[in-house]
Amino acid sequence: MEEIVLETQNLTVYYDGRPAIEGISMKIPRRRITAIIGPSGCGKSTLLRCFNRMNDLIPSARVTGRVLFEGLDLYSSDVDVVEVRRRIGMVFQKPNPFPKSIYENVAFGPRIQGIRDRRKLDEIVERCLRAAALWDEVKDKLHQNALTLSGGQQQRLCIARALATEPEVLLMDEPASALDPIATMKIEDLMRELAREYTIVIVTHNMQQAARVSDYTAFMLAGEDRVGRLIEFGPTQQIFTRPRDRRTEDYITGRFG
Ligand SMILES: Nc1ncnc2c1ncn2[C@@H]1O[C@H](COP(=O)(O)OP(=O)(O)OP(=O)(O)O)[C@@H](O)[C@H]1O
Repeated sequence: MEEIVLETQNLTVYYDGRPAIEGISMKIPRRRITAIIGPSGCGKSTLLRCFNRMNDLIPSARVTGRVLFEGLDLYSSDVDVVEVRRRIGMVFQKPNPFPKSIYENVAFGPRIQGIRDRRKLDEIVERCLRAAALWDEVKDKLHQNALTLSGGQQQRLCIARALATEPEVLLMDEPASALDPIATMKIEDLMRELAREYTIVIVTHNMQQAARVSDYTAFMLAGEDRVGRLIEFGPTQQIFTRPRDRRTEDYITGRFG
């Protein structure tokens, strides 16, 4: 049996009072990669954003049901949202490094946490850049502006930045969709490496990518009412070879979406 880190129970998210996703109940196992797939608009990003309360930043969004993180209800009123986002980091579709040096991008979170000691910061920066498989490429230019890096390097820097606050979970929303195939392959290799230590939840449009990197797959679909629902969740191998639901099969065989 897998150890569960995150769990949604009957989760519904509304924008302006209209449900975008409804009744989602699923469990995310620790140190595994879980992929969320489904056609455009079915609510993949909306679901992902619930896992670290990013929907709080959207004024029209309202959430009902529960999201449990190690048994703690993330939406209960006494939860420290800053701490939640430290423990559950996020990487976005478009690499978004700060217009600062490579070093400062990674040191940013630890500095905010109050770490000032230069040696300690040096150590964190090196450890995170190594973990993000970027160290060898940047070790001689740590004080160069991060925006001078290639797109793929910028994305790995964003992953290093996310790792610097010592999260347990990494949420990735289409992390490779703006990258070329080689940079994409590097990110996928990196994800497999990171899954030894971290729990990863990835939203992807790319079914081959989900099949290649993930251990578990969640398939979502919006019905005629345009409300997204979880159709099937299971081990990736099973979802891609023996889906239980006809709609999953239609999607993965390319009959729609
Ligand atoms: N900030 C918002 N305000 C209002 N509606 C929104 C907002 N964000 C998303 N939606 C709506 O919620 C639904 C789900 O959107 P979401 O972006 O979560 O889907 P998705 O599956 O991630 O799509 P894509 O694959 O195209 O990124 C869509 O109908 C979308 O228009």
